Amino acid sequence: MTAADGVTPVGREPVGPTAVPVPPSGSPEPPAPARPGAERAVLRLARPYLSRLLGAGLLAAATEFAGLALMATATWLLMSAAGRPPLDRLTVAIVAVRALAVSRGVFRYTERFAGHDAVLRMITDVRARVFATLAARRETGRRTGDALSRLVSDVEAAQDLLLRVLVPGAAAALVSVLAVGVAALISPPAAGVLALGLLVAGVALPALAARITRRAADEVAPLRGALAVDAVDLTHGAADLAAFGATGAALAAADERAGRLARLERRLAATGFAVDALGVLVAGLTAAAVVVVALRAEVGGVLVGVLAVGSLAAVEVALALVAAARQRTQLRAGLARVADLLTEPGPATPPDAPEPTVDGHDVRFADVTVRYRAGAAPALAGFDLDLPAGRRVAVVGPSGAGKSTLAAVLTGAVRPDTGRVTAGGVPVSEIPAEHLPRVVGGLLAEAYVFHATVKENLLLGRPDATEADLTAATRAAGLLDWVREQPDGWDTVVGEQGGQLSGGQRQRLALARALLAAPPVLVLDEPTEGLDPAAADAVLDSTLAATPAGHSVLLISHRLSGLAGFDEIVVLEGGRMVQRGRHDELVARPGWYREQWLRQEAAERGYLAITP
Ligand SMILES: Nc1ncnc2c1ncn2[C@@H]1O[C@H](COP(=O)(O)OP(=O)(O)OP(=O)(O)O)[C@@H](O)[C@H]1O
Repeated sequence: MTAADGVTPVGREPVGPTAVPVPPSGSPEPPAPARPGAERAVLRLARPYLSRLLGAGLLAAATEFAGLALMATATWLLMSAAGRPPLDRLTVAIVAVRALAVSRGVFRYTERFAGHDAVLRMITDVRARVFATLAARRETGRRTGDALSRLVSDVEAAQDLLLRVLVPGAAAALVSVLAVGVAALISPPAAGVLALGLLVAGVALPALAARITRRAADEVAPLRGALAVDAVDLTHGAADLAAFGATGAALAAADERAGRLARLERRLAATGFAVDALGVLVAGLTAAAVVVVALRAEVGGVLVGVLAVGSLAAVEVALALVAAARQRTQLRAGLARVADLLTEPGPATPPDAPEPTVDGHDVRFADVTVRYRAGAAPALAGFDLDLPAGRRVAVVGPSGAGKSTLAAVLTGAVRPDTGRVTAGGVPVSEIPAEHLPRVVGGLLAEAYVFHATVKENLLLGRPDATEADLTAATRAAGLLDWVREQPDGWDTVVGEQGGQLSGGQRQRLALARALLAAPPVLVLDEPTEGLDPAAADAVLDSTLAATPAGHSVLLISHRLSGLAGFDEIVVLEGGRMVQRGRHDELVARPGWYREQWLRQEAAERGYLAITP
């Protein structure tokens, strides 16, 4: 098999000698280092399909062997025919050439079929496992978005390991051994020389190619990653760079990096092609040496020709191991990441465990501590709170106090390090992800608005919502007038990440979606962010009015206005609860709440409020 007709999964381009995996655009992280045992962890999932893979390997070997035998038989036929023997002496060879030519195609087709069948089945398992791990992870400490964006390319690394490394590699090794065996039947000394050539082509050159590719991956991949980040920064940050007069410097830095990358890639490509040229040289030298040794051993002329052509073909088959070695090295980082996910402890609740019975929707935080990084101060420390059904609690506090962390813990996005958060008596982490939104949900920090219509964005909250429901929710969120002003109304497309909306409109749309979902425990993380004080007060009032009686509300807010109607206000500072009570109690007491309230009133209303 030549490198050119190596197994290339459907729809993918063959990779050049020094190609390295490209980190996804915008990923600032360097490639993951190789991880011992990563291949084994991935291959363990291939076990159920072992017989199919073995079949694919044997068929690949049969394809290569048929090709080799075809070359050898055709050579014998041509050389023998030159002596004009009677036709019946050639009949078997003629039939064999035809049979080998046809069978090669049949073997190749069935090998591809069997290999892809096994690998696509295995990949389905890998994807399912990776998705399950990511879904169970739920915490935001490591950006799950990155993991997801890599999912496709990394999982393909598992596919390539089998289809582009193991199957062709095993076939090349098997055919090399067979070729030496057949050559030994003709001339043992010539077989010895062939074995030597095959060792150079199938062991030494692949090791060299792997070393070069590893260097390429180690040096080129971080540079490509940095360049991808440059591209994202230069496009997304173009306006800010221009505003600070920094465009030229940023372009120059990116240019310099691109130049360095180009020089490095040229050098590595040249070395890679040198290895390929070495492979051709080894094939030629092996064939020449086999001829010399066979002639010395007084092998007949026709058979010497067969040995020469057969040796060339056999070395070419062994050179497939160079491509396999390169491929294997390129897959290291992706395989390491997939293996990390595959070997992560499974979800706390096994998928077939009976669904816990959520009894009502009283929420309780008991001694909850969250630490994002080992050794760092906790974002939430020993936090206790009862939120019985129907109660309205506001959580306020300075920036970085842990307010959003509290919301994230309640919605299951962050798992507490210690302590428990229960809803309806069941720990939030044990409520299945698809059931949790029916208990707890709402508007979280930086809510995502999809590149879709207003209506489609809203229906995410409640797919069966009627037009009356949409109207009520958008009215409460203060977006209805805007929707009615749009020529396309509900069908107005909001752009990528809601880019065609103002910040305030985006927030109102996300709020309306949360109101439509109407979970019994509604979490609202800064629902009036980006609105002016008057609009913020009006939206908060209408939002609370639109929340059904009996539903609880946990409001996270940096504004203290509009909290007079809340059953309890909790002040967080440094992850700890420092004050709690109703608005009128808190403004009467010295402390953060009173100070902040007076300051906000003065700033928003334009006078200094001296009495509550
Ligand atoms: N994903 C994260 N990884 C690491 N640290 C985090 C993460 N999210 C929050 N933190 C840290 O946890 C602490 C609490 O953050 P949190 O977002 O909960 O505060 P907040 O009160 O909501 O702040 P703000 O009012 O500014 O939104 C901060 O010190 C913050 O730096």
